[in-house]
Amino acid sequence: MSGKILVVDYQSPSAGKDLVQSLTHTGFAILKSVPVEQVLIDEVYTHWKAFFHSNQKFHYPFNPTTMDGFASTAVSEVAKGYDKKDLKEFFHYLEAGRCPDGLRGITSKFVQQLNPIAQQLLQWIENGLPADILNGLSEPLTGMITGSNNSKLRLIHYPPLTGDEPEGALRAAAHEDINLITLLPAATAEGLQVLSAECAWLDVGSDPGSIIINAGDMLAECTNGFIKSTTHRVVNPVGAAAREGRMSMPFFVHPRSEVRLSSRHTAQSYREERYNENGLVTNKMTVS
Ligand SMILES: O=C(O)CCC(=O)C(=O)O
Ligand SMILES: [Fe+2]
Repeated sequence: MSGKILVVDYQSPSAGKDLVQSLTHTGFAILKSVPVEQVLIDEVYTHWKAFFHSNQKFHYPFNPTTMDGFASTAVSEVAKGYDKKDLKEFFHYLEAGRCPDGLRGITSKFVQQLNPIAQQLLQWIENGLPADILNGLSEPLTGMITGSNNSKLRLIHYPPLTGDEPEGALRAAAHEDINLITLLPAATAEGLQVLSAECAWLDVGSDPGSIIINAGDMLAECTNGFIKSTTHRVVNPVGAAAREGRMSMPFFVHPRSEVRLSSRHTAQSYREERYNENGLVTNKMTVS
């Protein structure tokens, strides 16, 4: 256990059952022994860190239609219900989207290692659904992402704090993810917290090699709330740690656009509603 969040061994015969138990209790799980090369993770971090420290990033302004590219700290997200922008800059990598030439090879290789893991996790989740919820799905969860070109790897850089941050602004304000599930390889520093059922913020560790899994709103929507999406945030470091940047790279697993999630929503209508709320589409995308 890490706090109250279960550590699930991906190679264990009970991994599927353990994952569903953890997701239904906390909305989060920490996976270990996942078949992703640690050297590749390290390499992706190193190369993208250099990108965020170069002016090259300004050549890829965020495109609110395709949702790819670089969003600076000036245009970053405002979490639902907040009025302060998150203290972060990020790049959305989609397999069919823009990417600096020198980064495409390793980033695509990484995404290709994450995709089959996402398939396996969705299969395990599906195996753990009660019959009435399973029968209510418009198609199997694994099928929902087959052929999808909507999944995104979000490379995030949280710059060191300067002390001039607006009062109350956080690295990432409390939010739920929009997509089906998120695979979050260990970040380069602490700071991630999840809101427990008892409304307490629990630290989620960032042991290298582990991948944090959380359920998103689309999974809650299509399982009629059987699996809940979980509120999480990234808090600001204090003391010496405040002078260090932090990097993370959540992989947001999205269905094909036409997939029906519920009687109310397709994946596309759901996404449009939520993106309009978080300011990514409505912000004027001027990059400072
Ligand atoms: O940086 C992190 O650890 C989490 C980021 C996150 O939750 C998000 O971008 O949705
Ligand atoms: Fe998130």
